[in-house]
Amino acid sequence: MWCRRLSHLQSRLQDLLRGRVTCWALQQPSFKSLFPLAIHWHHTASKSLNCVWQQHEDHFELQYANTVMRFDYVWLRDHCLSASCYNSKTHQRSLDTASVDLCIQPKTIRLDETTLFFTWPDGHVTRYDLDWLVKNSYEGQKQKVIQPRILWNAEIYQQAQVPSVDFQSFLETKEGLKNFLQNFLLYGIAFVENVPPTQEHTEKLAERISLIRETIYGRMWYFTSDFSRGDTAYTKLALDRHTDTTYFQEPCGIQVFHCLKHEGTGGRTLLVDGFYAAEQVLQKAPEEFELLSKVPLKHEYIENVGECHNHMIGVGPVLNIYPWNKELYMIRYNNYDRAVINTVPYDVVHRWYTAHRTLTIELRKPENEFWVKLKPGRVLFIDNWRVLHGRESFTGYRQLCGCYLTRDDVLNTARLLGLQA
Ligand SMILES: C[N+](C)(C)CCCC[C@H](N)C(=O)O
Ligand SMILES: O=C(O)CCC(=O)C(=O)O
Ligand SMILES: [Fe+2]
Repeated sequence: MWCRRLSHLQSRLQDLLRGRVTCWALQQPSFKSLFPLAIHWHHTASKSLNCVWQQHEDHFELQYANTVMRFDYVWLRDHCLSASCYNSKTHQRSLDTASVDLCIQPKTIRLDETTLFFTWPDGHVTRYDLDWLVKNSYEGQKQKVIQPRILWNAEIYQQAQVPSVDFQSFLETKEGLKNFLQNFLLYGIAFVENVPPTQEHTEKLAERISLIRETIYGRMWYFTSDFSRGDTAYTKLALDRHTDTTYFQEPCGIQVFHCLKHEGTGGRTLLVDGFYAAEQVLQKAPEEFELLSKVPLKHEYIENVGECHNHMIGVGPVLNIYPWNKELYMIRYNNYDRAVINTVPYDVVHRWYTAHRTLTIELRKPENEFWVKLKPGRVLFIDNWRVLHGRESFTGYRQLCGCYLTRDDVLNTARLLGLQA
């Protein structure tokens, strides 16, 4: 009965939105129509406020700014921004959520201008600005992109002519840093030029945008083809496209490379936008994309070379998406380090291999490969949650230094500069 009534109301609301029913509010005594109500905006003369709301038994329904939103009453009580519930100096909740009656319902609801007032059974009043509700509702968030990006193949990236940032301006100016971060966030790779070819200067760069993430490879690392560590990276062999540290529960967010020396041939760096490839899979085979985002896999690093003894295991799907808006935020792709698959039934595993093949085909398309020769003075930052890297085999002496960065701290710097991250 309740469900029927609700769906009836929903369809009426949809009719209303399409302009089919004009006097619905009059027919429903419990429904309050508040339009047309003129309000004044700062930048325009006037605009009519189209806001319709209804108090249901177990939730509050609001239609505003072309969005139909539903709010749970406990949620509405929990997010109260009044002085006794929320400390606006620390931006922290003071209210003890566990003290809220799970069956709470507002005694009264009223709208004044653009503020909704909820009066609770104990007399406490919670006020919400309509725009705040739109921005913070599930329905509002669902339509929002967390991280705007430009997906690229080699041609798109080269045609974009993304400017590199100069060492000096990166270190000394806010604009230099901001431009760099903006490009890095959009493309998942960015270069700094004219960096003195030393580990110390590379470290300075890294510290300008983030905290260095110390790992089993050290804080700043320095490597050459001496097999000092039990990994192919420490050889002259080619490395197919991959992301690093897939065997960590949280793979490193950013990788910094600075080639300090190369006397020999080959050794070019390969970069592939994993999100561009994943997007192709989503378009061509959505069910395969879904499988890659659901099947958890293990990656593993086992090392027993010299004094180095390590055994790392990380678990997670190849494609990691936010459940509410399906936005991709991390790709874990390293066929060298993928561990035995023993957590997936045989019929699923076969479909997973098919999906993995589809993704691999996209990742390997020559038009998606961006090749670059790293040179002393040119530092490359790679979003290791998005862009895969690899390298060509090489001859001669080659020395690379770099580090990993903590992702949270890069994003923190970006947000403080006013960027969406
Ligand atoms: C960058 N550095 C040389 C320090 C480490 C290389 C780690 C290589 C490893 N197979 C992985 O992909 O995670
Ligand atoms: O040698 C290179 O250019 C990169 C090797 C690599 O993949 C790594 O160190 O993570
Ligand atoms: Fe790598």
